[in-house]
Amino acid sequence: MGKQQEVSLLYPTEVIRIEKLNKEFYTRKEKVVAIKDLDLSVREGEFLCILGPSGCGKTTLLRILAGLEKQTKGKVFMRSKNPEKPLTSMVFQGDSVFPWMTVAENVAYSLRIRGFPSDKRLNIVEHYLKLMGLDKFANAFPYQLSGGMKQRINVARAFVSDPEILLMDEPFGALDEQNRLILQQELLKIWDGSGKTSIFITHSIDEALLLADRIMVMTAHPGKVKAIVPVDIPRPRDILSLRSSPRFATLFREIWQLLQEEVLKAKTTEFKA
Ligand SMILES: Nc1ncnc2c1ncn2[C@@H]1O[C@H](COP(=O)(O)OP(=O)(O)OP(=O)(O)O)[C@@H](O)[C@H]1O
Repeated sequence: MGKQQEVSLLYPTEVIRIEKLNKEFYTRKEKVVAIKDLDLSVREGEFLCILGPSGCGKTTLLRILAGLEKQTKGKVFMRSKNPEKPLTSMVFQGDSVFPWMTVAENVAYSLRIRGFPSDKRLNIVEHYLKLMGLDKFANAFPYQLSGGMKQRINVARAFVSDPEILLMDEPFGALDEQNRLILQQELLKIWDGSGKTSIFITHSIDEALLLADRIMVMTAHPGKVKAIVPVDIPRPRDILSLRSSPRFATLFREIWQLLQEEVLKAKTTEFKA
């Protein structure tokens, strides 16, 4: 069956379907089963957060979706509605800005390589610089900025490239708590307006509950889906009202129970190894 026909098997509201995904790595010493028989369906426009113990395959899953890694077995269907747009764009955990470019040049990069005319480029870049609070730093170089500001550049860059699916691998993981809270709020603001399908890896239950429509909890290594928890807390959300909501407390407890079992399992495996 041709790939096109297979993609047409997706439900109209589905943009990603993963069936029995397996990923194995071979090192000189051993075979590492990173992902085992993972099934997942992602709806158009939804914000899915992935939580799971360290080493359970979260990054590997995102890299497969981004086309940076190939699965060993299983199927990944992704629907592209607009061939003129990139299908995915990934925000990495660490600092991935170009140090030799100014903030504005970094943000404009994907538009430049896609041949956008400079006046159009300028308008788009200005819009996102403003949304991410970077407009006063447009001509600064990354070395002049804090870690939080650099992560703002990464987020702005991903939105500017206007992918159909946004993949974010712990983008705020290295930030201090205050900067993290501010950036989560900024991300929500920019995402709310875009309605982009987004997949976001985090280690923070708070962060997942603030951002997600659904949270996928993964099992300890090898990674599978342990549970998918819908976050039925109305939007727009902000951290203050969220934390005082009784639903937040119930969901936090439910997710922590799921996660705790897997974190403890992961520790036992580490100990045996
Ligand atoms: N290129 C590789 N070669 C060999 N093993 C790998 C490779 N990439 C990942 N792995 C292994 O695959 C498993 C899953 O790794 P992955 O980075 O996807 O986990 P993760 O859930 O993202 O971890 P963390 O939360 O610590 O970032 C781990 O056991 C890891 O050591």
